[in-house]
Amino acid sequence: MTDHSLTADHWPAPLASEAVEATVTVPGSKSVTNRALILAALAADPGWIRRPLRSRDTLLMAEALRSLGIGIEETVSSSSAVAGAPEGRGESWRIIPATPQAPATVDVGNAGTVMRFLPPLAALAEGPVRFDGDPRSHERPLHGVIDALRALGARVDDEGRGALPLTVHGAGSLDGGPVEVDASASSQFVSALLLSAPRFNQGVEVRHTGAVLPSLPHIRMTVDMLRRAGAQVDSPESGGEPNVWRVAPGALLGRDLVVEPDLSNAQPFLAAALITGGSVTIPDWPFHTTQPGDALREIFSAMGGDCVLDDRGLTLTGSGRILGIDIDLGDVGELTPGIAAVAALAESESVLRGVAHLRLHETDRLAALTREINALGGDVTETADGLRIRPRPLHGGVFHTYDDHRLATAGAVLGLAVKDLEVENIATTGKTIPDFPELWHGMLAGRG
Ligand SMILES: O=C(O)C1=C[C@@H](OP(=O)(O)O)[C@@H](O)[C@H](O)C1
Ligand SMILES: C=C(OP(=O)(O)O)C(=O)O
Repeated sequence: MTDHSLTADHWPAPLASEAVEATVTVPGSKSVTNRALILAALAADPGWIRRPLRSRDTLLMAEALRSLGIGIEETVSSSSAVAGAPEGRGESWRIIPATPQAPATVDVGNAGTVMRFLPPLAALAEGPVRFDGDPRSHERPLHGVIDALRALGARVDDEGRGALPLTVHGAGSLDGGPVEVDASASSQFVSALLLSAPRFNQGVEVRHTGAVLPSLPHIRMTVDMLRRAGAQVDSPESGGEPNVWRVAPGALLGRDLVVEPDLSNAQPFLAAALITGGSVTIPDWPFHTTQPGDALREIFSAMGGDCVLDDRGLTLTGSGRILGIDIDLGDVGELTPGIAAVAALAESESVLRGVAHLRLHETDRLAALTREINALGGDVTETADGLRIRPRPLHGGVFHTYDDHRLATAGAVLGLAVKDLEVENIATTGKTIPDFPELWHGMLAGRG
C-alpha cells in the first residue's frame, strides 16, 4: 500500500487493481424523499415514507418541516413490524401533517430542494419564516420562487437581494392563480410552485417563459408525485400547452410511499464497472421511473458498457473499452460530473452540452471539473454551455471538491484508474449519499 501523508480531509481514492465485480445497494433518492416530505406535510391525513434517504439534504428538509409544526416520527422496521407497513427493510418515517406554524427559522444548508420547495409552503403559515443557509446558498438562484410568490400574493422580505437570506411573512393562506416564471436557471422553481399549489386558494398556473428549461424529468417527477397524492395536474405531457402546468386546489392524500434508490447516486458505482471492465448490479432499479438517473442505461451503454435490467436490478458490464460521447445533458444535468470523470478516461474526445446552469449548482461545476481534471494532466475546456474533454494520461494529485458531493464522487471514479489521487473532503458526499466511502470500499472488496 502507498503510504499517503495526508491531512484529515484528504481521502486516498482506492485504485482498482482488477475488474470490479459487485452488487451495491444505493440509498434512497434525494429528489423523491424531499418531494414526499413536502406532499406528506401538506396532506389531509398522516402518511408513511419508507426507505427514505437519510442524508444532509433530507434531514434539513425534515428538520425544517418539524420547525414548522409538522410531525415526523422515525422508526426502524425489520420487516412488517410497523402496523400497516408493507413487507420491507429499513427505516420508515411517519408524517403527521399540520397547518404550517410560524414563527420559524429554516436552515437550508446548500440544498436546492429545501431552499426552493419550502418558501411556498411557508407562505401558508401565519407569521414570519426566516430562511438562511451555507454561504453558497446565498449565490444560488432563487429569484424565480421569490418573484412568483409575490405575484401569487405572498409577502417576501429579501432586502432586494433576490436570494437568501429571506423571510416569508405568511398570511395563513395564499391566493395562487396564474404566474410567469423564467426557470432557465433551475427547474426547481417550477417544482417548488407546483408542490404546494393544491393548498393555494386558486391552485396555480405556472408558465415558464425562459429560452431553456433544464432538468425536465425532475418536473415530471413533481407532476407524477402530485398526481399519486391525489392532485389534479395538467402538464404539457398530458396534452396541455407547452411550458404550462396547472394544479387545481384540493386535498392531498396521505400516502404510503417506498422511496426508489437514488439512480444518480448509482452513477459512480456503474462507472466503476464501465472503466474497469467489470460488472456492477444495483438492486431495486425501478422498471419505470421519472428519475433522470435512468438515462445512465443509455449514456453508459453509448460509452462502452452493456446494461441489463431484470429482477436482480440493473447490471452494467464494462467491455474494457471506454468511448467518448457527444451529448446534450440538459435534462440530466446532475449526471455531468460523473460523466465528465468517465470521459476523461475514455479513448476518444467527449463534448457535454446543455448544462450552462451547472455554474450555479453546489459550486460552479463546469469551472471546478475543468480545473481539477486539468490539474491531473487532463485537457478539459469550458464551452458556453458545457465541457469539451480530450482524454490524456492522468497523474495523481489532490482532487478538490468545493463542498460538492458530485465532485467528490467524480474524484473517486477517477481514482480507480489514476494512481495516488486524493479526494479532498470526501465527507461532502453526505449531502446526498451517506457512507459513500464505506460503500465504495465495499464495492471494491466485492461485497454485495
Ligand atoms: O428537483 C430536483 O429534485 C432537482 C432538480 C435539478 O435541479 P436544477 O434544475 O436546478 O438543475 C437537479 O439538478 C437537482 O439535483 C435535483
Ligand atoms: C444540483 C444538485 O442539488 P440541489 O438539489 O442542491 O440543486 C445535485 O444534487 O446535483
